[in-house]
Amino acid sequence: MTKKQVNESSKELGMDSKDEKKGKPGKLKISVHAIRKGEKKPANKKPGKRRGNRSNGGQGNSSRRPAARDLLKNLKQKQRVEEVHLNEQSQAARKEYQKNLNKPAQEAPAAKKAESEPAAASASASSSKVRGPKILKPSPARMKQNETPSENRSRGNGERRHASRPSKRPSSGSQRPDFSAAPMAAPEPSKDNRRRGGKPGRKGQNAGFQPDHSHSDRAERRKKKNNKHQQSAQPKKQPTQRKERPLPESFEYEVGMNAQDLGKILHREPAEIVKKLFMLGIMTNQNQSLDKDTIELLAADYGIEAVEKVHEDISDIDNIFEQEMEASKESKNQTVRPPVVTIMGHVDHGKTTLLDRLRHTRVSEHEAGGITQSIGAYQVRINDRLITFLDTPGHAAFSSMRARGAEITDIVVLIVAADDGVMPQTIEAIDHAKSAGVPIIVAINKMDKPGANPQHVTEQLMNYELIPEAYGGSTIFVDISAKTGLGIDELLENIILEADMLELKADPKQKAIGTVVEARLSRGKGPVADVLIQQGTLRVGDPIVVGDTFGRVRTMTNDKGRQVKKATPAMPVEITGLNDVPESADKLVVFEDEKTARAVGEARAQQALQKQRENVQHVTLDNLFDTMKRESMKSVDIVLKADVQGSAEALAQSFQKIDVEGVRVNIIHSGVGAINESDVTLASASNALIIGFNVRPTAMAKSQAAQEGVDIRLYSIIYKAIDDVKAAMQGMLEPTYEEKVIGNLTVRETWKVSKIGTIAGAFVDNGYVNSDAGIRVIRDGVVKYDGKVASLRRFKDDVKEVKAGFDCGLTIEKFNDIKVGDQLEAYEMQEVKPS
Ligand SMILES: Nc1nc2c(ncn2[C@@H]2O[C@H](COP(=O)(O)OP(=O)(O)OP(=O)(O)O)[C@@H](O)[C@H]2O)c(=O)[nH]1
Repeated sequence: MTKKQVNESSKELGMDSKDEKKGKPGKLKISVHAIRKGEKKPANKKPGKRRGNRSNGGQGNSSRRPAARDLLKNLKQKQRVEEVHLNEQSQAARKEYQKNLNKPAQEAPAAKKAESEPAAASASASSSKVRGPKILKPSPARMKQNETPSENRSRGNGERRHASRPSKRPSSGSQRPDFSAAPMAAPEPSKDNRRRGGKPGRKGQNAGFQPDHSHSDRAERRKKKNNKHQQSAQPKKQPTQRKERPLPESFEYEVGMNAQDLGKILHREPAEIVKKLFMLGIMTNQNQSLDKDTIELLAADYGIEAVEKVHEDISDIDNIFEQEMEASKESKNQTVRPPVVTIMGHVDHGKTTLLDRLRHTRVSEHEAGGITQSIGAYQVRINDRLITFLDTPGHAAFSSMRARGAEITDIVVLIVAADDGVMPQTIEAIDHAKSAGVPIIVAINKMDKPGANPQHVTEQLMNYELIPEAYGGSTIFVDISAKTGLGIDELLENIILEADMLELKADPKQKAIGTVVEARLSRGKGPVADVLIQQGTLRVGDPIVVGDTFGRVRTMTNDKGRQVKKATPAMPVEITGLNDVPESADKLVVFEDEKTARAVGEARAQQALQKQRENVQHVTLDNLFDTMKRESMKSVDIVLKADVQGSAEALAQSFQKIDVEGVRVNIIHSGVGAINESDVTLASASNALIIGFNVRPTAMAKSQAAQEGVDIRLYSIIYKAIDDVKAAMQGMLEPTYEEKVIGNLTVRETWKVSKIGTIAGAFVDNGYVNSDAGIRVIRDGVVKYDGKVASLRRFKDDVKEVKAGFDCGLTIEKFNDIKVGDQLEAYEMQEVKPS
């Protein structure tokens, strides 16, 4: 504060400058405070400069303020007039707009900004953004944020700044260009103002009220601010608009989300969510995790749909397989692929002969030097088209693949011997193909035979809705001889025809997927899988997961025994490089990298093991009878281990003599020595019991058996083992009990009580005694009595149990001849497995 200011202020407060000069600090203090209070910090750190701008010929504050107020008042009156005018205009425009919704609101007395904005601002947007100062709800938070000291002042002066006052908006050359870009509340879009809103005083205060600024100066600064605002107005409006965003029609949630998370998704304040839940009877806070029901209840209350987020499980390769299958349907890279054919029919009707003929004639002839090898499937070429035949004939293979979710067959060739006609398995084959929805081509075989009667076969098949085209149906019938080769080409051509009708296509460019046709463990190659590629192209080196196994394609061999680098759709290949042998019908999926493939494969193997443990309830002697009944067992499988060969043989013979209602014992393995892990694995895989005679399981075998639920029974008496198994098969196996001494007591006192008998006051020396225990009275080393505890007390209370180191009072059922010094032995009968 300058000396001059102090003087001025002192005058204002009636102080003499002399006082100041005299250096009366108390008075000076008061006056400074008063000045500050009165001026609202008129003095800055560089008051000279400021004052130079503000003051008018060195006038004091007291004389400046009324002039500033007048100026402000005038300005505000002007504003109000403008506001009223503009309000009318905007009302008119709104009406106009309502009339013609399709026209952009050009007629509106638009502010420059509105005009410059693309009329694209959609109808609603234009009404809300351009002339919509009213759309923003005046929430306390926003009001606070928007408040500037100047607003405070105006309110303090009894003026109400109305949110909808349009006067602030227009920029039509008004003296208040700064408000034009911020229709609702001038300070809102300005970064500076927002900051000031939070910190009154300092800059904010000065900026909010600077009565002595020259008009042009202020206009200049606000113009600048306005320009600045115009550049950044839109993005900065975003936070305030959040509350106005409508609820989504549906939303995805995860269980465990809290009100804050949901608030973000639903464009609502977390507090509102908490309140809503409260109204629904759920007490929660913003951070508390919500369960599925609560979230769905909330969604229902809002009238919107809640969809739980599905987490994709990459170990679910069946799902990946399906996704790839679906993806191929949409793919533009689809190309025609060879059909996959299964040959089905009754026994001896010629399936194998046909497959052999196709393989040898078609493969060996056309693929020079090709050595056909059995890889579960092979391809045959006809007229430059390929057909893939699955090498496993019969509906059992077809259906077992299907049962395991592998539907790889496109066409079934139903083979019927012309000299035999429709037989039971022919009908079964028809049913299997039909239930799979696979088209059938009928091949009437053995046409070379003298007794061949294709007409009869056709008539029979017509009873099963297989009507040849000649009779108005759509089933292809071909007369063949698998033996002579008659009609084979015609059959192949018809398969191609059928395939064309089916429009079989695949995308060779997508990620490869396939199905295992057969798998085995090869001595030289390790695990080997014959795979039929269904989509994409499998390449050597690809990281793969096959069923519960994983690896990297090390080698690929085609049906001609040649090493290939890649396999395209419908091509069967033998692959090596897996860590284990998969099962037929297992799916093959290619992964991005070996690490992921390994992780997925291991996870799947773990899951499979777990599932196996959960599902497979191994047969035990205890559940044998029930299992036999439930599963209609024809035999009880036993793994037998004994100390010597002789015992093993004797036991085996005795076991094999057991016959309970036609069910017999089947010794699947017998041997000498301890029960080892291999015995447990065998028993586990075959759902067998293990009987050990004078032998024990190894520690590893014991824990494996416990893990896999394999029942190991140990005996040292042959007939006991035989009896147990027999009894178990008859459902009569009684649980065996063993006595276990639980405590020893010494009688220290006795009381004779009429109606009760003799009460023994005894001390528990070790263990414990309980009210259900058996009790033995031992006198001079001789058991005098063996009975049960009748009552057990401590002091006057009946108790369940008394432990070592305590006295108790007990009576013995039907025995009163208890004497001081008697030893009491408490025991229990515990169920034990025979050992
Ligand atoms: N004459 C003649 N005999 C045939 C023809 N096709 C197969 N056979 C004979 O019929 C018998 C059975 O043939 P397979 O090919 O083994 O029949 P399948 O249907 O595979 O029989 P299963 O494997 O037992 O289901 C064999 O002796 C064949 O030689 C044929 O077209 N003509």
